[in-house]
Amino acid sequence: MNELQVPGAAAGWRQHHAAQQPRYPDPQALAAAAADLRTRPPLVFAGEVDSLREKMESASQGRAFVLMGGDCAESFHDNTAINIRLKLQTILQMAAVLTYGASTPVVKIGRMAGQYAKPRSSDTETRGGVTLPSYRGDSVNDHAFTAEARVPDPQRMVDAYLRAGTTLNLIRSFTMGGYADLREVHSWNRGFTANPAYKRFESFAEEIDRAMRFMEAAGVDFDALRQVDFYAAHEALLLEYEDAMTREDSRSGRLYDTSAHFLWVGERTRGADDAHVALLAGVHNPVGVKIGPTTTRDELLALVDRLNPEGDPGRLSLITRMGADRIRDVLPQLVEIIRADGRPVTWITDPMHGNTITSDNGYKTRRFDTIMEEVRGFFEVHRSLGTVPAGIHVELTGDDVTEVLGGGEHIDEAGLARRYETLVDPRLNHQQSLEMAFEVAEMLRS
Ligand SMILES: O=C[C@H](O)[C@H](O)COP(=O)(O)O
Ligand SMILES: C=C(OP(=O)(O)O)C(=O)O
Ligand SMILES: [Mn+2]
Repeated sequence: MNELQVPGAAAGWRQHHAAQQPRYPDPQALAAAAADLRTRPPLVFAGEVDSLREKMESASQGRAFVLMGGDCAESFHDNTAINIRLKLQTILQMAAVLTYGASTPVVKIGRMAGQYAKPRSSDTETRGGVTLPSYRGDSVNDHAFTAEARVPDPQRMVDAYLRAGTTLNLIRSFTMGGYADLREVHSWNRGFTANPAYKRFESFAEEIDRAMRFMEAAGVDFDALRQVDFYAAHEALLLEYEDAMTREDSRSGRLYDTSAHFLWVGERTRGADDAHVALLAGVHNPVGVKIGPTTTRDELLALVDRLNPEGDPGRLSLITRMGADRIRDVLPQLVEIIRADGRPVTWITDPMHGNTITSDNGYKTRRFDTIMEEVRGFFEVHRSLGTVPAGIHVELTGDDVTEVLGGGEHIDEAGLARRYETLVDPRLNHQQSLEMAFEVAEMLRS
């Protein structure tokens, strides 16, 4: 890996329309930042990427379940040990519960270590009569509402790379060094269910307890379970960044986007003839596409043609974000189209992005119950069609923020003001994330 660096490796994308890209004032500064990135070591190794691809294949067949979660937008400011640890802890706790519910391994993937670029609905933001360019993620510009902060700075791509590297390093240290010990993770979950607000999950947690005691009695080597695989994913939005991180694997000669194990294309940039799809078509990573309720048959099949023409299992995930009120109407047709086509996909639900609302007091938020309703619809549709609901993709944080309404803590509109910290979309907090995991585990079991 990395001996042979290919400038503009999957460069075919440059001939295609590129949506949602920053307009850098200084093209030379952009070229310099991209050139700098090309000399930097890859963040992930192709062998790890291949192993994730195999796991995505297992998930597509019901032999594993995917849990993908993390911030809507990671920030440089929150690139701290405590923040990374709490997010990892939350995902590990969710994974333990889901593993029990699914009776299969859970593929753990963080929207972490690179989720720094954001597509926006509007190019500008207006506050108090002042209009400025929108915030597009810390790898592009600064969130502060000043003209200077909002100018895209290509050097931020290098900063994002360095922070992604330190995040991955800490994740690897934790997950290889014993922090993911199943006994420990289970004891954290016991702490969660001890809270009267989550009493309804107590008997489920007791079942897991019994299973743990059985494993112990049967002589399972828990020490051998102290290390877990944890993968990194982000939206492949910033084309210059992803291009600069694309390298040829010296073993196979294949191209990999080495900025993360898994990359996805968002709902706003998923045009089959557009640059983002062209970029991901050129790399061997497992990839995803977000699809919303307006997705047509032709769009869907064109995406499969571009991203998985040979129908390789594990290569392509379709991440559906339909909205709780539409999923039962819209998803069945799309599943049928894919089934008739025959090329396999891994179906994942994103129950967040189709369910965003503005509260009366002006916060961009989501309701916990609506989010869960979309997950329920996702399971119902796949179960009724005999296809596999292979995973969930959620926006979450390990912190005690108040961004999503409802859940066991009954966060209400006034409560949103208490700790609303997200830079873009509202995230489940630690407790809401666990609550979701227990509910999804029950769906998986039934
Ligand atoms: O995370 C997804 C999108 O970037 C986000 O929902 C866009 O938000 P906006 O509609 O506020 O631009
Ligand atoms: C931009 C996102 O989602 P979507 O493309 O589905 O709107 C996201 O996952 O943050
Ligand atoms: Mn988001």
